[in-house]
Amino acid sequence: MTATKGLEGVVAASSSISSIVDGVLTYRGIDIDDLAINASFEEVAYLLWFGKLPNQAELDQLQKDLDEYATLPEPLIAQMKLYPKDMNQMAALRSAISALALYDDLAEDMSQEANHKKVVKLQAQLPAIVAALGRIAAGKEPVAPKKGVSIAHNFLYMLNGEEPEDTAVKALDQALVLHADHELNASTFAARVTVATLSDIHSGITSAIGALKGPLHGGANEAVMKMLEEIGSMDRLESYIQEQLDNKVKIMGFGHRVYKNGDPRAKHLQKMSKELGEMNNDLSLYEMCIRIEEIVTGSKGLKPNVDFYSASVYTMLGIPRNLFTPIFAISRVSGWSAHILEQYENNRIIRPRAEYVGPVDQKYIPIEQR
Ligand SMILES: CC(=O)SCCNC(=O)CCNC(=O)[C@H](O)C(C)(C)COP(=O)(O)OP(=O)(O)OC[C@H]1O[C@@H](n2cnc3c(N)ncnc32)[C@H](O)[C@@H]1OP(=O)(O)O
Ligand SMILES: O=C([O-])CC(=O)C(=O)O
Repeated sequence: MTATKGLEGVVAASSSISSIVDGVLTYRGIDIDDLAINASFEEVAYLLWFGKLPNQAELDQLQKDLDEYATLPEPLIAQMKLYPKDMNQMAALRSAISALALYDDLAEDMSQEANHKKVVKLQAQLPAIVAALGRIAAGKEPVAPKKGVSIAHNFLYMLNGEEPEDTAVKALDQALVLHADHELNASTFAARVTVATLSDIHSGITSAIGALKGPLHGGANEAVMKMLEEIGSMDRLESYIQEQLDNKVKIMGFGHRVYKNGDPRAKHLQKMSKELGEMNNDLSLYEMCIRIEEIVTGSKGLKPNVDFYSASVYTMLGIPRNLFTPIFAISRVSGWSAHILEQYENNRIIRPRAEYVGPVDQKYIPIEQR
């Protein structure tokens, strides 16, 4: 038995949700380029969960359900207010989603009907939790969700306590579409491993949030922004990046386990970054990103991934840096839950083997002889 480090190239599940074969990302067979331009995030979530685009009546019903479920349980809000003010927001989100199960009557109901309902509930509740965490950390009261608006609209409304600009809603909606699912990435795998023990959906999503938090995965978008802030201006950029490369420090937002010729989502986020910069009359962040890409791709051949340009996009939307990865989770919860439902439908516990490389033939040594 020989281990494959990082399970590279190992096919660990069959799935009909999304594909990245040959560098082309599709959700249920539809190209991400098509969806990014034409679909709303709600349509994409429905597509991921139920395997087809919703008709108008189905989309209207989904909107009604999201409206109904977005209000958070009061004890959860009270609990979130007790979290330390300078907490890591992904740690806070992980705790809040775990706690949410305590207030859900269906949490332990494993029927298909209950599971479908919980999926939609979590999709409605997660943006409300992230917005509330953002406001609480800023010393403000959470804002109750609005009815009849998209998830992107509602999130910006709940975060800022005022009606968002249409352009901001459109940009966030597209970002949510782009992040919704990605085959067997680390957080999705974590979700599937958890629920394959026949544990509940909240446990699966909590595991996934823990995996997404790391800087080699979703946490990279926050790390990209931290890097841009450290660089500060164009005149320091070249020496900063070169020093990192010379010291073999990874440049956040670059590289990918599967895409070697570029991430198909990055171009959409790059375009969005430019358009928002033009609208704000400030292209400085966009231009810094372009220059970093030139240097990193030029010297290492590494291409930007989904996390690179999203950092500047969220900053230009006025979102604080520590909410970038939680926003990734607002989108990816759609994919995680689609994978959880798929896992339940054809379940077998996920239990691989390890190659043992430790000592052998050891004897127990009594404590006084150690
Ligand atoms: C949503 C997402 O999860 S997208 C990914 C977000 N993560 C990041 O942006 C973090 C930065 N990138 C990385 O750490 C990696 O490219 C990953 C985690 C995405 C993929 O990791 P792996 O497939 O395991 O590649 P691995 O880390 O082994 O890298 C292979 C080689 O490329 C180098 N490399 C990979 N990414 C980078 C990078 N961002 N900057 C500099 N060098 C890099 C490695 O140092 C390694 O070099 P070596 O062979 O000389 O040792
Ligand atoms: O697929 C991966 O390994 C990481 C990724 O891009 C994602 O989760 O969107």
